[in-house]
Amino acid sequence: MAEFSLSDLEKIIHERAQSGDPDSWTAKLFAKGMDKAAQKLGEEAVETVIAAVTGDKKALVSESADLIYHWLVVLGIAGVPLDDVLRELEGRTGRSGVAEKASRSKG
Ligand SMILES: N=c1c2ncn([C@@H]3O[C@H](COP(=O)(O)OP(=O)(O)OP(=O)(O)O)[C@@H](O)[C@H]3O)c2ncn1[C@@H]1O[C@H](COP(=O)(O)O)[C@@H](O)[C@H]1O
Repeated sequence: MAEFSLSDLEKIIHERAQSGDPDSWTAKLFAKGMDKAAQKLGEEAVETVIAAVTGDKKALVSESADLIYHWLVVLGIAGVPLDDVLRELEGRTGRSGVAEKASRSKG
């Protein structure tokens, strides 16, 4: 299991957004605003779909990483914390008792 989490990436994105570094893609996207960031998210989603349907696993991993990064940028620009999405997902697992079963199996 990777040590790196979506929460780690969210923190990096927030730091880089405020850095003012002209070489930072994150800072550039935040400066351009939601329309550009959402457009990039859409492009990465399409590229992920293409990788999936063509059976290109290497591209699927790479495009998924691009997709998740741009999704977190869009959440950041919108002012929506990642935790809000995780709570939404957690609430959905609660409907079927899956979350309880998963936490019991962890020990
Ligand atoms: N995970 C990512 C990440 N994934 C993708 N990208 C960038 O997303 C951009 C989009 O790629 P494209 O090829 O679609 O875009 P492009 O053709 O360069 O741009 P356009 O001409 O379409 O506008 C590229 O410049 C990638 O480098 C990312 N940029 C940053 N991160 C993370 O954010 C951190 C901070 O990055 P900076 O803000 O650049 O310092 C990095 O250390 C990483 O952890």
